[in-house]
Amino acid sequence: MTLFKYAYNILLQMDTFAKDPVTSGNKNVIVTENKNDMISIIFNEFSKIVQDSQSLVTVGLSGGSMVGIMSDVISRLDQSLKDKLRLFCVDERLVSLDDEDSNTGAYLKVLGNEFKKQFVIVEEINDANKAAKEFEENLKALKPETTESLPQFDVLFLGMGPDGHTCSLFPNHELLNYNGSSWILPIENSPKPPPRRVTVSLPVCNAAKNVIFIVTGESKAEILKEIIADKSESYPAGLVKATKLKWILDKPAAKLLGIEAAKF
Ligand SMILES: O=C1O[C@H](COP(=O)(O)O)[C@@H](O)[C@H](O)[C@H]1O
Repeated sequence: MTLFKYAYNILLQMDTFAKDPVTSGNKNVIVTENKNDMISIIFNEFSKIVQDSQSLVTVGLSGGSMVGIMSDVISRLDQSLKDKLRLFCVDERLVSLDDEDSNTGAYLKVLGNEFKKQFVIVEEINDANKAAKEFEENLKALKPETTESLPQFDVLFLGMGPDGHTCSLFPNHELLNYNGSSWILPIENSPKPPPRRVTVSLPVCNAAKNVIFIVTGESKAEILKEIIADKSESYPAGLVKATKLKWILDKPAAKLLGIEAAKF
């Protein structure tokens, strides 16, 4: 890349980071032209949530393809905003932190170990019931606001798998019927490996103050259309009904929705 093009790209980034995008149609479904636009839109949404909070901000993060995107967003925040974050993975695979399947481990690899004190880490990896209890106690120690004994986390950034799963809530799995007051549920038979995991419950997703789905890739386009356009409730991601719910999508994921990409 020439020096001129490099400088031009930096200026372009500074420009998009300062503005809100112009979107067409449904304001809760934002299609992004490219990765830079996606990062800047998430950054703007996230900064507002963190700035508006007078206290610590509880942030749940999906793993998988979201790690690269959200690590980039988090690392761009001012230090004063970063310091307010209390982070946790909305679902965790029960493997050691240095295993390549660990969601938390994947974030720490990109963000650096200085973030370790801000992450809720699940140490138990052999017993899913014990791990769920440990995770829940650690989350309770953050003292999020609650409603009917469920936490109102400030924001959950959720991914969606090509089968429509979100967190470790898989299609047709019994955990989808859970309607109790436990925040974290164990799962021993995840259809996607590794099988032993812990996950926030569907009621916890729905009690969050903000839920922002971030979905990328053409393999998710058909199910996204069913969830967003046809309002299908056949997939776990389509069962999340938080009051403030947004979808931030790349163009391949949104290709069947007929929504124009946001412009700056
Ligand atoms: O197993 C998981 O998969 C989903 C989706 O991952 P993606 O790579 O298709 O985006 C992820 O949201 C979840 O946190 C993770 O544990």
